[in-house]
Amino acid sequence: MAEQPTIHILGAGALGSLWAAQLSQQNHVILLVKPDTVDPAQSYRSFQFVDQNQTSTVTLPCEPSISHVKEEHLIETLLVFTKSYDTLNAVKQLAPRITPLTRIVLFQNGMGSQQEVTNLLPNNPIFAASTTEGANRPDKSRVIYAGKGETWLGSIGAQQPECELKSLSSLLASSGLKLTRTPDIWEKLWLKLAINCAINPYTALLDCNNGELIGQPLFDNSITLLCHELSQAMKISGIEKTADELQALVIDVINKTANNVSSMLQDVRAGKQTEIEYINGYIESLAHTHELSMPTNLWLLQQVRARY
Ligand SMILES: NC(=O)C1=CN([C@@H]2O[C@H](COP(=O)(O)OP(=O)(O)OC[C@H]3O[C@@H](n4cnc5c(N)ncnc54)[C@H](OP(=O)(O)O)[C@@H]3O)[C@@H](O)[C@H]2O)C=CC1
Ligand SMILES: CC(C)(CO)C(=O)C(=O)O
Repeated sequence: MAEQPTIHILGAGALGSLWAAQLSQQNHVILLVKPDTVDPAQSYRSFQFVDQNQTSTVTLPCEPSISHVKEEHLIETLLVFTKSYDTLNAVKQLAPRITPLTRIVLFQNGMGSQQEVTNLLPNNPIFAASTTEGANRPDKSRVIYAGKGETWLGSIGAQQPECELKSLSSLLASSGLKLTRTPDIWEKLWLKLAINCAINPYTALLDCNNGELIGQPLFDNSITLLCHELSQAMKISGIEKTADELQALVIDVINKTANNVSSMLQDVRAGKQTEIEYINGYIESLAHTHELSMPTNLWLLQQVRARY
């Protein structure tokens, strides 16, 4: 029988555990977890995986996510599910186990962490994924697969032959999760970024579900201005979307996710750090670099920074 491929998962939180549970049905999956959470006497980790139809117990081998050991224990495929602000450091800590052939897939929302990792490892095959899958982790022992979605995968690192992306996508598709290859993953990441810029900070400031934004004066009076700024930021990055197109997209996502508590509001409610610096913060840094003024985005960024 052919040997199963080994996949290392860095960041066994909500989304990482969902992919780990799904991929482990056909692959050898190893969780890389913070060293202070690894029990030397217990190199396995279990969690309850609650999917739409059933609850199962998933038990997977785990290793500390920091390494000083070269040569042995090299990583072939690394899927990264840390929050955007933790990603660069988490990948750096694994450096001794990463070779120029290690392929790395980044699942972070927002923008900036992808560039940080490609700058760190300019010669590696690096890929980004943009996903609408939904998972949450109410406590350390339970992962809820909250909403089925779709994932797009594309190359962002050193130029790769098409067969590399094909082979990686068939490996990830063995999870059973819906996966589509795209030659233009940056555009997908940018559209998701624009949506997150135009929904997440408002929900955090107004403490409401996505669907409750429409009709609130703060949102209604500033969303058009914000979409103009986002359209300008996208243009600088080579992506043409008019402000009207962006606003229509934002309203459509709000309507389709009306009952959602946005990831930023979930973080605020849980007292966790938000990803604001990689969402509206990324737009502000782009505006700063190009000496442009994007006052609506800046105001949202400053308000979220000041309050949380
Ligand atoms: N959840 C979802 O449905 C979706 C999430 N995303 C994106 O995916 C990313 C992950 O989100 P999510 O899973 O919700 O976040 P979580 O906070 O649930 O998971 C992140 C995990 O990374 C771990 N971590 C941080 N640093 C390290 C490290 N150095 N070594 C090992 N583990 C580390 C954290 O550990 P600890 O808990 O100990 O801090 C945590 O378990 C985010 O960028 C998010 O925006 C995108 C779409 C959907
Ligand atoms: C699309 C949206 C806004 C859905 O809640 C999201 O991605 C998030 O909450 O981060």
